[in-house]
Amino acid sequence: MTGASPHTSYAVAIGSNRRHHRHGLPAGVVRAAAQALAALGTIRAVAPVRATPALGPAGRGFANGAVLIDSPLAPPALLAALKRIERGFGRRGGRRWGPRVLDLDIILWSGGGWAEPGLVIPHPDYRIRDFVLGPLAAIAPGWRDPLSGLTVRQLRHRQRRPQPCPAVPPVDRGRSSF
Ligand SMILES: Nc1ncnc2c1ncn2[C@@H]1O[C@H](COP(=O)(O)OP(=O)(O)OP(=O)(O)O)[C@@H](O)[C@H]1O
Ligand SMILES: Nc1nc2c(c(=O)[nH]1)N=C(CO)CN2
Repeated sequence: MTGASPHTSYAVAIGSNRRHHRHGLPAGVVRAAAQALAALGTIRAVAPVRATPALGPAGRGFANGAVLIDSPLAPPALLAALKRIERGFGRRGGRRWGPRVLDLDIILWSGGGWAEPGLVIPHPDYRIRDFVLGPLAAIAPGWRDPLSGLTVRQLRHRQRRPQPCPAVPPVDRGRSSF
């Protein structure tokens, strides 16, 4: 044992819905953030940036992306580093779900789950967010969610499927009288 930290893999989601004085439009912010993440480890894959309609009260539409990164940082250290990068892009507090120049979330970790105040992995809401699942499906379709056992691809298909109307009971074909 050399004492070096083992490298682990993370999926990190990137979002922006404000311009940046240097990086320009939100899509430019997302690309620049993906490059900034290289300071934290080895980038294995970068998803194409997508324009997505804002979910919630954030107003303007977003640019969203995602990267896979191998990093020696443990989850709390990675989160602290992501917050430093957000601040470096000019993010200052702001209300939850408000407009932001940069949002970096840890979505998945090769170590499985992590839960403490202020850090939950997998990210609690990613399974129902197409703006996360879309970019993630482009770079890690086979990554299995440790809670549900479903792959990212399966979660995305499930999330995009029209939901059955709960008021209409399913037809029981076996008992049909005609
Ligand atoms: N997996 C995670 N990745 C990033 N932040 C997390 C995670 N789990 C918990 N948090 C915490 O969530 C806090 C709020 O994050 P943030 O301000 O980015 O929320 P938000 O983007 O408005 O909403 P959401 O997290 O639902 O996308 C962060 O300060 C962080 O401590
Ligand atoms: N399309 C989209 N909508 C959002 C996003 C985001 O990244 N993309 N982030 C939010 C707060 O984290 C709230 N709403």
